[in-house]
Amino acid sequence: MPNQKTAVVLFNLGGPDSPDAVRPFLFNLFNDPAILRIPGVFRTPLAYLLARRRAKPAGEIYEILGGKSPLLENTQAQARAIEAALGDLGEVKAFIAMRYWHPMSDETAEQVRQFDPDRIVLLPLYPQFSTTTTASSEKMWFQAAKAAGLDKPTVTVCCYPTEPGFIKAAAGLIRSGIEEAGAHGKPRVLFSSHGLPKKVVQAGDPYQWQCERTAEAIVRELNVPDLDWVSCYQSRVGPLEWIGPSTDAEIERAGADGVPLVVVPIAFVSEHSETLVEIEVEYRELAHEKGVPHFVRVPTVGVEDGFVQGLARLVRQAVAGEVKMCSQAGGRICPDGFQGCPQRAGQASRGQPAAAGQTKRPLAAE
Ligand SMILES: C=CC1=C(C)c2cc3[nH]c(cc4nc(cc5[nH]c(cc1n2)c(C)c5CCC(=O)O)C(CCC(=O)O)=C4C)c(C)c3C=C
Ligand SMILES: [Fe+2]
Ligand SMILES: [Fe+2]
Repeated sequence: MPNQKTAVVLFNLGGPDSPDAVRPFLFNLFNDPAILRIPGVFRTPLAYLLARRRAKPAGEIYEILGGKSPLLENTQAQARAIEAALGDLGEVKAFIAMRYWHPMSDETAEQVRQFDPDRIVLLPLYPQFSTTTTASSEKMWFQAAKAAGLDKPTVTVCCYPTEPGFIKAAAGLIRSGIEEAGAHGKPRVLFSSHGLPKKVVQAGDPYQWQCERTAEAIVRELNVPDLDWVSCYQSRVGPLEWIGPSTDAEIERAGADGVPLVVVPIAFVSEHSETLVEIEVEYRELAHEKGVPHFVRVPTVGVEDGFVQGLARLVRQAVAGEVKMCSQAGGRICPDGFQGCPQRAGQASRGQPAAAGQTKRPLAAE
């Protein structure tokens, strides 16, 4: 099929591109029914109020980054790397559809229509599936594609929490962090993912379960005897109870235990406010305050060759129909029929997420 034209659409969250964009970006985020799960008549005014309240602290975060999020530039670099890795597929163009800031699905669907591909692969830059991220982006994409009159065979990669290229790339980056921290004592590795409200997971979202599979797969790949590690969750916002343990509680515990820390973001695949400010600035400061002897932030996989080759493999499998469909109706594919996929979310995640403090479990055979 090398003479076919393939559009790969990368899903990501988006981030403000100027100080003035912070509030409307936050409004779009809080007005997403996948994020704020209340009827639209209440959600929209509440989203307005929440965006107004959050604009100041969020603006201060983006100020540290020069007034904007670097997420788009980093996602563009990934798009170019994926195109380069898929030269064997014929004409391939990678597009970006952000959920909460530009370029959003409607703009991207119009660009894809002009490209006139034979097929479209929707590829989330979220290794772990969540109703708040991948499903929300997918829903928005299909609405926008319909409005743009874009009607081409389309398949979505649902998730890839243990994709070998992703896992090897992450492990490679972590090894030097462990070595650096090891000069200051026996290090503890914190696999830190973006958190979710507990009720989202209780409703069947497989995200937490998949984050834990990612952490376990990296630990297995690292193969460090007696490695001290924990899976934990950052970025809590709002009054609801979120899944735990929280990354800040784990930093405090490391201070009390006097162990150096290696903090690894596993649900983000490029740098942005959550890694460059929350981990690098805020958690580093907290670690210092709490007496953690040394703090290492491991970078995200970004355009690491192993990760990009892994994404390219997922696209090849998707176009070749070589992967099991996890949802025939949605046309969504699940690499290797991954157990935590949304189709099986009810069985896979309910009852399975670890309670706080119990996230380090024996490695389960998959
Ligand atoms: C794995 C990825 C993400 C999940 C799951 C997720 C859920 C989620 N997020 C919020 C609220 C906010 N998130 C914000 C920033 C942000 N979130 C993600 C990823 C996930 N979010 C990323 C990559 C970013 C950074 C964007 C950038 O800087 O470019 C923000 C804005 C920043 C801030 O005010 O702290 C909010 C708010 C909720 C409520 C939620 C699940 C319900
Ligand atoms: Fe978020
Ligand atoms: Fe799946």
